This record gives sequence, C-alpha cells and structure tokens, in this order.
Amino acid sequence: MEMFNYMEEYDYEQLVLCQDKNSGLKAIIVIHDTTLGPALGGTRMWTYSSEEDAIEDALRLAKGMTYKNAAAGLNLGGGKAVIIGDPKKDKNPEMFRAFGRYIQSLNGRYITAEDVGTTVHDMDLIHMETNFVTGTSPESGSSGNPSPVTGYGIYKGMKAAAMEAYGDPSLEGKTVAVQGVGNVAYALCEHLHEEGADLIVTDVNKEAAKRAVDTFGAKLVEPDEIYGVDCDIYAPCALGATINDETIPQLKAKIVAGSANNQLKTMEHGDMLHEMGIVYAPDYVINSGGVINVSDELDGYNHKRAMKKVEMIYDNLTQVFEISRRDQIPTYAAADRLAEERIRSLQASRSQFLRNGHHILSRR
Ligand SMILES: NC(=O)c1ccc[n+]([C@@H]2O[C@H](COP(=O)([O-])OP(=O)(O)OC[C@H]3O[C@@H](n4cnc5c(N)ncnc54)[C@H](O)[C@@H]3O)[C@@H](O)[C@H]2O)c1
Ligand SMILES: CC(C)C[C@H](N)C(=O)O
Repeated sequence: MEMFNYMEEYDYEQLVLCQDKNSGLKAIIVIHDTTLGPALGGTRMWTYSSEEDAIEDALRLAKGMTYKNAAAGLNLGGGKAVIIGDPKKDKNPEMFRAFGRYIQSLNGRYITAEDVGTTVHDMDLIHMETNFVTGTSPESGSSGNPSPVTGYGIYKGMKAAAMEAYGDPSLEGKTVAVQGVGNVAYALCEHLHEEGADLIVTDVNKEAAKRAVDTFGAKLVEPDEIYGVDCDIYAPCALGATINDETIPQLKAKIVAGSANNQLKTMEHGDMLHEMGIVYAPDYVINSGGVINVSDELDGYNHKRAMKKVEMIYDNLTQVFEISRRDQIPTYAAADRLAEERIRSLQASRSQFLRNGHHILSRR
C-alpha cells in the first residue's frame, strides 16, 4: 500500500507506530479526523497475519469511528489503535503501560477505550500512564465495561427499525436470530427476552451458546444455519462482512440490526438489502452505545445522563431512515450523509480565523 497516497485519498491525519522491546509491544495508532474533537476509539488486540493487515485494520476502524462519533452527535473525532498479539497469551502489564505512554505523547489528540481483545483491567494499566483513556474501573468513578450499554443501544435501535418496518416499535412476539452471543449480544438478549421476543441463537463458543439457551430459552442452531432461519430480525453480533453474496439470498428477516462493526461486505450488499425491502440499521449508528457511554467520562461520568444519550440511538436511526426515504438512497448511504454533513458544517464554521492563546500571532 502506498501509505501517503492512501492517507490522502481517505483524509487520514496521522499514523503512529509504537514499539517497546522490553514488553513486546507492537502497536499502531491511527487518527483519522479531528474536526469534531479529539479522536476517541478503542484499542483492539488481535493476532494479525501480517503487519500490513494490522495497519489496514487500524486505518479502516479509525475511519469508522469518525463516522460513528459524528452520527452519534458527539463532539469527538475518529481514531483507533491495534496491538499486535494474542490477547489470551501475549499480554503483560508493562505492555499496556508502554502503550499508555505512547498515548500520552499524543497529548490528547487520541483517547482510547476497550475493543475486541482488551478489557477494563487493560484500560486501568494504561491509566497508570495517561488520563487519555476511558472505560477504566467503575470503582474510580469511570464507566467500566462498555458492552452492556452497547447491547442496550442495539435494543433501542432495533425498536426504531421495527417502527420503520412494521409501524410499531414493539418487539413482543418478534423472532430475533442472534449470531454470536458474547458480551454485547448477551445484554441485548436480556432486553429482548424481557420484552417477550423469541430468540434463536448461534455461537462457535458452545458455552456462550448454552448460557443463552439456559437463561432465555433460546433455540440453538449451528453457526452456518443462522442466516436462513425463519425470523423477523437478523442480529449480526459476532464478525464483520456477514452480509454478503452467500448470505443475502438466505435471509428471511425483514430487518438486519446488530452490533458487529462493518457488517456489509461491500456497499453493494447494502444496495441489495435496500432493493429487497429489508430495513438495514447501519452498524456504526446502532452500535454507538459503547462509545457514547465512555465519552460521558470526559465530562465526569454520570450513568443516568449517559443512558439518556444512548436512548437517542432510536432518534438517530429514525433520522437515517427518514433521509433514506427522502433521498431514495440505501440506509448505509443515508448514515454516511448524516455523518459527513455534521463534519462539513463544523469545518465550514472553523474556516473563520479565531485568535487563541497558542497562535503565533498572539505573541504580538
Ligand atoms: N463491546 C462493545 O461495546 C462493542 C461496541 C461496538 C461494536 N462492537 C462489535 O460487536 C461485536 C461483538 O462484540 P462483543 O464485545 O460482544 O464481542 P465478544 O467476543 O464478547 O462476542 C462475540 C461472540 O461471537 C462469537 N463468534 C465468533 N465467530 C462466530 C461465528 N462465525 N459464528 C457465531 N458466533 C461467532 C464468539 O464466540 C463470541 O461469543 C464485535 O464485532 C465488536 O466489534 C462491540
Ligand atoms: C470506544 C469503544 C467503546 C468503541 C467500541 N469498541 C466501538 O467499536 O464502538
């Protein structure tokens, strides 16, 4: 990849490679866009097959955070970090402390949190070196693990999608097929079960699947059967790119709404859902509950206030569906339009010169 060409084409601001021999840290921090504010996005720890794959993932995820934060109405830009390694085997405290020092060196341009492979404990270690971290232990007044709040946001967003598809936000009696019942989806299932929805679940982790069957009376299917089950809503809550040429023809659902990032394999798959009349809740709009929750820490965490903001996911999605109908475009394109318009309008107002304490002219 021609790095500067790529960064120029997609408007990336900064790419930082971090290395610490002592702890084995190999990390990448990407800041995509800070028009709306400092870049907030989680740190992923993953075994990548090559350094190029890791950089590509960090770039893609950072841009996603710009759109997620903008569409959620947060005054935050987009960034993300990845640490190369196996989260089950390669972690040590020194690694996260070294990583924290690198975050500190960016002086607030990037703020981190949890993502796949990192935990509240890891954030606490980072916090020993920098304040530019969220999702640390609730004992210190922070918001803790974002997953249950993300799950609640998906539930609220699903209701907005039901309103769009059926003219009624109730999920009582609806059948929801959930792919992957991990941290987020377990919380989602709790809310769905409480409202009286019927659940069909699958997971490659047998224990996770069993927990959902035992707790919610969910019906269990094999991982490759989930796409074609008879249901009203398909909730992809495991991996990205599960909406593709192979799975779309199998779908019986009227709604696709789940937590996974980058659900559409390509934009054309979003077009296909649109043409088939399936209501797709764009991933970065419906799964913004976690980032909304951790971002509340920047004003001194208040759980009640944070949950009120998470409830707005219903309104944000309703707005996306309205833009989609008004402009006759698929919902993924409507979400992009919403996010880009917000960034553009702030960019325009920033074009006026405002003198501040740090500007060179202030010395005169
Ligand atoms: N945690 C958050 O706050 C948050 C926020 C936004 C987006 N997301 C996204 O939501 C998704 C779920 O996040 P999580 O924190 O619950 O992760 P998790 O690892 O706790 O759960 C994912 C589950 O999916 C299962 N799985 C993996 N591959 C599968 C397959 N092929 N078929 C069926 N099941 C499979 C795993 O065994 C696991 O139980 C991820 O894509 C994540 O990026 C999470
Ligand atoms: C900031 C984090 C809570 C972000 C979360 N991992 C996401 O993808 O939205």
